[in-house]
Amino acid sequence: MSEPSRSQAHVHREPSDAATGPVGTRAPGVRRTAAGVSELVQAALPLIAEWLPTQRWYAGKGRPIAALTPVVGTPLQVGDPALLHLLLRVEHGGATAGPGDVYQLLLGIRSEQPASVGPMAVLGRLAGGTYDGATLYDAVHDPELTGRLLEHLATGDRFGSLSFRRTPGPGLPGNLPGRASTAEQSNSSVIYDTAFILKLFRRISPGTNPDLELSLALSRAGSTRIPRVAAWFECRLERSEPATLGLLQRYLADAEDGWELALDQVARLKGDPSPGNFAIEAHRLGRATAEVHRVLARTMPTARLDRARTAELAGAMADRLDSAVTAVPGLMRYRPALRAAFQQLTAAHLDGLQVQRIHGDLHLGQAMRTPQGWVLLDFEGEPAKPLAERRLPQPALRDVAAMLRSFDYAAAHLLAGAPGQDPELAQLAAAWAARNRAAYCAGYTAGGGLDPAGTPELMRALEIDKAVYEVVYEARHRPSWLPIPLAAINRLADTV
Ligand SMILES: Nc1ncnc2c1ncn2[C@@H]1O[C@H](COP(=O)(O)OP(=O)(O)O)[C@@H](O)[C@H]1O
Ligand SMILES: O=P(O)(O)O[C@H]1O[C@H](CO)[C@@H](O[C@H]2O[C@H](CO)[C@@H](O)[C@H](O)[C@H]2O)[C@H](O)[C@H]1O
Repeated sequence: MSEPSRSQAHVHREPSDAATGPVGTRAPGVRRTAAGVSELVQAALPLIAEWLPTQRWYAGKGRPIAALTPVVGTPLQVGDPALLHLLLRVEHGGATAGPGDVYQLLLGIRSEQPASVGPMAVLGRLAGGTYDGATLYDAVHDPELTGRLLEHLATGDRFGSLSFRRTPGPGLPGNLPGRASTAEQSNSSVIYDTAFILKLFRRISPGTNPDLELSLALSRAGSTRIPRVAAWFECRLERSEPATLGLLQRYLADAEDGWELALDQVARLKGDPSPGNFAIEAHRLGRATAEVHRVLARTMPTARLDRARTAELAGAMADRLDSAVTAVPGLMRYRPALRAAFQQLTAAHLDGLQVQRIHGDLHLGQAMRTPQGWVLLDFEGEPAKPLAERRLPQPALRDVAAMLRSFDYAAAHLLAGAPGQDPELAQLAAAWAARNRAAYCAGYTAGGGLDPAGTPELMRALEIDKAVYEVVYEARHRPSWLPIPLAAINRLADTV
């Protein structure tokens, strides 16, 4: 490979141990600092501090940044453009701030800003030193640089603590340009032609990300209900087990997103109140969910509920409710009823019920309808939960309850902007949700899953728990959607 041309915008490539070692000076015990990388990172930090809070995937919104500490910086391309992979710890002030969060950044540095990089992806111009005047930007939007990442995945490269890994099977083309996905998401994805999609996890925790862990388990079991895993990359973070940084999967080019399909059906209710055929799809989706659950139960650890575990399950729900009440005080009035619903779990004869690994954040946007049937995506679990919690075995019906919430969301979307103003439409929307929720549950049972109707207290508690999560999620990310889960809470509280 020819040496890239150098310019004022380059990143120095140092001998490998130095270039890919930890950078910065704040962490104790750091190895030798790579001067070139360190200089670049120091110049970039003020721009990163301004830009981070504007990103959808940034979890620290509303909390001032107390410190930004580079953890590992790895130059993946030198010259102009340069590509710097950076893991960065963000700390917040205050007594309860904790150790902070580590984020993954893929930074491009060029003397000229590329046309594909829009204003939201530009961090600014670097000032001073070797990089003076160069544009610093989110390289996810630069096809040349994301193409570079695919090359590393294809060759299974290693750069210091960064390892690129391939699954056995057909080789990967290393030369496809990547375009940034425009999907609304918690991480960032790059689509390579119509062949692959690379998800770059943004908030990084030590350990295997459940998305990789479960997708690999399902792939290895031969399941066609997920896009085949082609490669991933990871980093050993502060001497703990490797943290998953990115996941490359087959791109489902001929698939339709379940959320879009559902919205399309719901929108038609306005002009044509006939039922439509989404219930058939909902039934098939229920079957697909059951199939995935069966494989996960067969290939990954399971356990059984007993009194103590059930009490723990109910207690965790009550704790999540209490934190949610603090974040969204509007929930306070429902607290007694919701707590009572969780309490009733302990008397619900759940002993012996199997718990297992599950999807953890299932909704219509995570289901793609392909010509071969429904395929499920994104087994990461709820991004706000700590990784260890997301990996705990759960009642499989948790996923069912989450999907039921999604039908409710799709129906409520129809009423957005006109709440309570058109009772006829509200009735149609409610009937649509009820029909599809029932079809999904029937499909789930027909596919070998547990009948949700058999454990009504558990289903109600799981649905409440999800709606509570959604209240916090919407308050944080999409405040205008907050009425959707709040209406569900209101309705569910009335049934206790
Ligand atoms: N393999 C795939 N094929 C086609 N589209 C995909 C694929 N994986 C993800 N997508 C699209 O990208 C969106 C976001 O993906 P997801 O894995 O849910 O990311 P995140 O965890 O960041 O929210 C999905 O809703 C879907 O529209
Ligand atoms: O897909 P993500 O992993 O990013 O999940 C998060 O965002 C979802 C929204 O994009 C959010 O889902 C909620 O909104 C959906 C409609 O946009 C709805 O279908 C879901 O039922 C509802 O929970 C999800 O909760 C959040 O974790």
